[in-house]
Amino acid sequence: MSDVTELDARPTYAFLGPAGTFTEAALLQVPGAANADFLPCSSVNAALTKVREGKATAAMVPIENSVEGGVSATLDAIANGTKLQIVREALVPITFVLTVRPGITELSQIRSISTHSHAWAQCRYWAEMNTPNAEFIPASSTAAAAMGLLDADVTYDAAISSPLVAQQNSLNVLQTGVEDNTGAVTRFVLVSLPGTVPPVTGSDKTTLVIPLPEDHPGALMDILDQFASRGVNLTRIESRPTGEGLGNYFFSVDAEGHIHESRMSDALMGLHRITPDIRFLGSYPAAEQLSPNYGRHNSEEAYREARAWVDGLRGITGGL
Ligand SMILES: O=C(O)C(=O)C[C@]1(C(=O)O)C=C[C@@H](O)C=C1
Repeated sequence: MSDVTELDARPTYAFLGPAGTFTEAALLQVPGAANADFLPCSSVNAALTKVREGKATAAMVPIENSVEGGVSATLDAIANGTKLQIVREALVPITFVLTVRPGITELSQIRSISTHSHAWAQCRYWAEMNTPNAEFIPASSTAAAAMGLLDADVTYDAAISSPLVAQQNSLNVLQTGVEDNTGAVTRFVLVSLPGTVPPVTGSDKTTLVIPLPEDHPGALMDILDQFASRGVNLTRIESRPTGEGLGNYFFSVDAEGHIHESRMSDALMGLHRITPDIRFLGSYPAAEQLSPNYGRHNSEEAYREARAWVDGLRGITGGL
């Protein structure tokens, strides 16, 4: 069930549905997706639950947007509960269109707009400038909002969605490119139950959940030093409340490198000594080519030589 790439002849992938979401676009990037069953779900959490219950091989979930930042629902759901593992990532360029129900022909007629809260956050200023009287109606996804316009009993005037869902369902597009920032990208991750870690490619990421230890002044500095002193670059770091009272936080971190590389495994050991409840969420190939610049002293060769040197000393002295 967990070895997404090898074991399942016909995998089942859970995702935020219905068809036409950006999450589905991310799933379509997975090799072999054409021979998989897609299981649409009403939320990120519902998709992850399908994996935890063994009803899906893996779930595709958004984790980070270049405008809005981390997707809290995903960060929290994978940090807690039954352990899960990220096996790959996918990047989807984001652009939005405004579709309208029959009878609406001008922006000034729009009194309500439905979409996913993350999409709304990316189009907020456009909406303020162009449809100042429009109320935001939250939807479970952009595609769900757009498809709602086909319903005879639709209660809102417009929806914000991907251009594809509008085109595939012949919806009335009143305005294209309604996003506040052009060139936005959302990063998605494919999550399964823990299994084999994908092999090292030299261009990998490792995702971690690092709880802040109590009664440890300078804990964040000590945590960051585990990465810095081994030349491990961080590509994302966010703090999230644990939900267990004010002042209790964990850090959600993406780092360049793979657990099978010595500088990363050494950093993980250092982190475990500081905060034993650390959660490893996987090492997987980066969607874009990374060229980690960690220095000769953090290379595999340097670690190998150093290990051999210490082993030699231990042999001579009878153990240090
Ligand atoms: O509603 C969708 O289409 C989704 O796939 C969800 C989602 C998100 O959660 O960020 C994905 C990408 C966009 O940034 C907006 C919405």
